[in-house]
Amino acid sequence: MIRCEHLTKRFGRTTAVDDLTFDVHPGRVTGFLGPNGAGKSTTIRAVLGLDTPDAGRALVGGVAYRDLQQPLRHIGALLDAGAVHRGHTARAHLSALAAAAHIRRDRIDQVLALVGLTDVATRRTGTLSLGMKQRLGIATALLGDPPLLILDEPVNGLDPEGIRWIRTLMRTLAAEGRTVLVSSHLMSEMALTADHLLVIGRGRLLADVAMADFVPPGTSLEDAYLDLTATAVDYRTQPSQGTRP
Ligand SMILES: Nc1ncnc2c1ncn2[C@@H]1O[C@H](COP(=O)(O)OP(=O)(O)OP(=O)(O)O)[C@@H](O)[C@H]1O
Repeated sequence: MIRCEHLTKRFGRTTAVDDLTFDVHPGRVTGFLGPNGAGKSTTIRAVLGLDTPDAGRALVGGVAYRDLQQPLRHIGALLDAGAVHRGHTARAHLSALAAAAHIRRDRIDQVLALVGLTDVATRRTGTLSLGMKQRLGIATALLGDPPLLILDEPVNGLDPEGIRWIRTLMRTLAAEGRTVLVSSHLMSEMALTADHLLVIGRGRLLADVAMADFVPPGTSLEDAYLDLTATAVDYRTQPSQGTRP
């Protein structure tokens, strides 16, 4: 389980995450939603020990991330798929991480096959397409076979086959009893993937609800989400008037 208790993070005068308390339970896909700037990435970074909270705490399986002995075996994360050494091959990237975490080398071939990258494993990551890098990021998250997974915009750059594949993968991982937290702005995709939703706005929790309870029959997730977050954004776009003067 992933737990945030009164998590608060400020950047100067901006309160990015404001007294946020929630649990992410195993055995289901939990969608993490919120408008741009709502605090999703900051929350995820706090869970992963990349940002230090100003108040409250984030726990991974009951302990703070920094206290995990072998983090990759406890929690896998896809944050920025582009954050890999461009000169390393996909296999070398995974090998370095596996060696550091004392993960068996045969796991590298397993995760490469799982994400469909076996045939490009010897290519330098700088030559991989956005979707291939995304798949490599997912392979990295799965390397330690962790019970907890956080995927930030996992369908970014994936083609239709890839989108269906990641959807099925997330549902399979949850069915295996893992905890899966996924952030996305793609409501149609989230509606197909998530069992449960956490919605935040301006750093605060707006909803912690089962998908079935959030979206009444005959309505859409997009409608329910936009209704809920309408007053929780710091910006407004104008209806399009066209571009001609
Ligand atoms: N390192 C930082 N320094 C200053 N402000 C930051 C920093 N990181 C985030 N913020 C601010 O904190 C708030 C929350 O940002 P965050 O990236 O967590 O939102 P988000 O929900 O992930 O947004 P998006 O959907 O656009 O990715 C924003 O106002 C953002 O500008």
